[in-house]
Amino acid sequence: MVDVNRFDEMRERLKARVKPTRYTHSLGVSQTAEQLARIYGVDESEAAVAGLLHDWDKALSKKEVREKAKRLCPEVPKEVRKNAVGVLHSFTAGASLRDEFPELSDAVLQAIYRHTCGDPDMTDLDMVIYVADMIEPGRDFEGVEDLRAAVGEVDLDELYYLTYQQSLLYLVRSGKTVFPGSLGTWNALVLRREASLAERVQDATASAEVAENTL
Ligand SMILES: Nc1ncnc2c1ncn2[C@@H]1O[C@H](COP(=O)(O)OP(=O)(O)O)[C@@H](O)[C@H]1O
Repeated sequence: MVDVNRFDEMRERLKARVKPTRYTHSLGVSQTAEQLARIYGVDESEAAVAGLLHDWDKALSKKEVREKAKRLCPEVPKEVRKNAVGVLHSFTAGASLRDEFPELSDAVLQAIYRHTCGDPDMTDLDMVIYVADMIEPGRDFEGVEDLRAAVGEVDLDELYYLTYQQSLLYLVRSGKTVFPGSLGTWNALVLRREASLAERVQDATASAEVAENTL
C-alpha cells in the first residue's frame, strides 16, 4: 500500500520528467488500472502506482534507453535493442524504478516490466496494467471501444487475450517489427484459451448429462 503523500510525490516527479502528453496518458493509465483492479479483485493501490509509473523511462532518448537496457537488462537480446527500441523503456523502468522509489513491490516492478510486451504467464496485476495502458481514455484506435465494452463482461484472462490480439494486429498492420518473444506469448495465450474453452464445454456436457439422468 503506497501512502497518499508518496503517490503525490511520485506524480510530481513524473510530471517533471516526461512530456505533458505522456503525463496525461500516465494519469489515464493509473485511473483505468485502479478501476480494472476494483472490477477484477486486484490490489487497487498497486495498480494505481504501477499505472502511474509504467512509462517512467519514456523520458529517455533512444540512445539513452539502449544504453540503459544494455547495462541493466542483459536478458534483452542485442537485436531487440537495435530493432525494437520502443519496447525497451518497459524493461529498463522495471529494472531500475526501485532505485527511485525503494518501497515499490516486486509485483509492481514486474507489471511495469511487462506492460509493453506482456508475458505468457501474467499475474492479475500484470494483466490489469497491460490492458489499462491500451484502453485508458486517451487511446483512440480501431477496436478500442470493443475492448472497453468487454471490461467486466469477460474474465481478466480473456480481456488480456483480446487486448494482446489488438496490439499485435496494430503492429502488423502498420508494418512495425514485433518483439520476438511476442509470438511465443501469443501462441501460449491461444493454446491456453482453447484448453479453457474445451474444459468449459466438457463441464457443461457433464452437467447436462447429470441433469438428464436425475429426471
Ligand atoms: N510486442 C511488441 N513488439 C514490438 N513493439 C511493440 C510491441 N508492443 C508494443 N510495441 C511498440 O512499442 C512502443 C511502446 O509501446 P507501449 O508502451 O505499449 O505504448 P505507448 O508508448 O503508446 O504507451 C509502441 O511504439 C508500440 O507500437
